[in-house]
Amino acid sequence: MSVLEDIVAGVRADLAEREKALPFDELKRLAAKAVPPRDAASALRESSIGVIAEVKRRSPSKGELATIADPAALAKDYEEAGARVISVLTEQRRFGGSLADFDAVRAVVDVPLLRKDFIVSPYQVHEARAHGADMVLLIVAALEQNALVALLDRVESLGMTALVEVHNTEEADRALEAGAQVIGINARNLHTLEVDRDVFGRIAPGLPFDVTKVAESGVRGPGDLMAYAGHGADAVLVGEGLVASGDPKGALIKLVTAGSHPACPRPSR
Ligand SMILES: O=P(O)(O)OC[C@@H](O)[C@@H](O)c1c[nH]c2ccccc12
Repeated sequence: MSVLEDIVAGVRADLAEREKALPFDELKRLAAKAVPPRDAASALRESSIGVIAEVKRRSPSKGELATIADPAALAKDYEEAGARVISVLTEQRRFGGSLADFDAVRAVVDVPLLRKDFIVSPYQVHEARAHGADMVLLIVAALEQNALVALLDRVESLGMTALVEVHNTEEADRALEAGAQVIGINARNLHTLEVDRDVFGRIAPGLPFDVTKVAESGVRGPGDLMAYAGHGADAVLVGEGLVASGDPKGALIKLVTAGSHPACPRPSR
């Protein structure tokens, strides 16, 4: 079993428990009553490169990244430092995240929020909405094409934005075929966990110019952000480089400053 398959199996088992505790129909009613979604797609499509800052406790590749005693305080720092969107990991077993972390963050920030998880069922999409999510991650490698199409439609029908994650050109073609407007190119291969920062430069130039392009993973500092900007990124998604820095707010300010510096390449739209 690859790492991805193993994670998805755990996610499905945890999901079955939640489905027992709260029936889908009730969850749908809660989602319909939630505060309307913020426009995450527009937040990522400004004239300078944006940063999606991630609340990330652990990762399967590195183990414990940081002790985040107060995810809300971290998110507040991210917002003050200029994050365009904040990503909150909710996968429990391998990333140490939770919907409780998500709720804590939602309660204190106004920027759009991304629910970062392994979404395989419509239940999780309505669940994200019920918790106030504005954006949801859909990982192409974890989904059959018909499931990807159905989940993307579901995300959009609830007024949220899907961040559709790919790692190679075949997956990028599937994302486009499904109608993805915002594509995340993950430098990390979720089957092997290896990071290859050149993946973005290989895939992004082949995407339509009006698709929003997010470079995910492996951003260590302004140099990596500038390199991704040079290859046409609209935004970068950063976790470890912030949480493990010892000064997440300071590290994010450096990235945001670099992204809006006149020398930094701008998104072409
Ligand atoms: O911590 P990093 O290397 O900055 O990576 C952040 C983000 O890209 C990574 O957490 C991620 C990208 N795709 C995912 C899918 C599931 C879980 C996590 C991820």
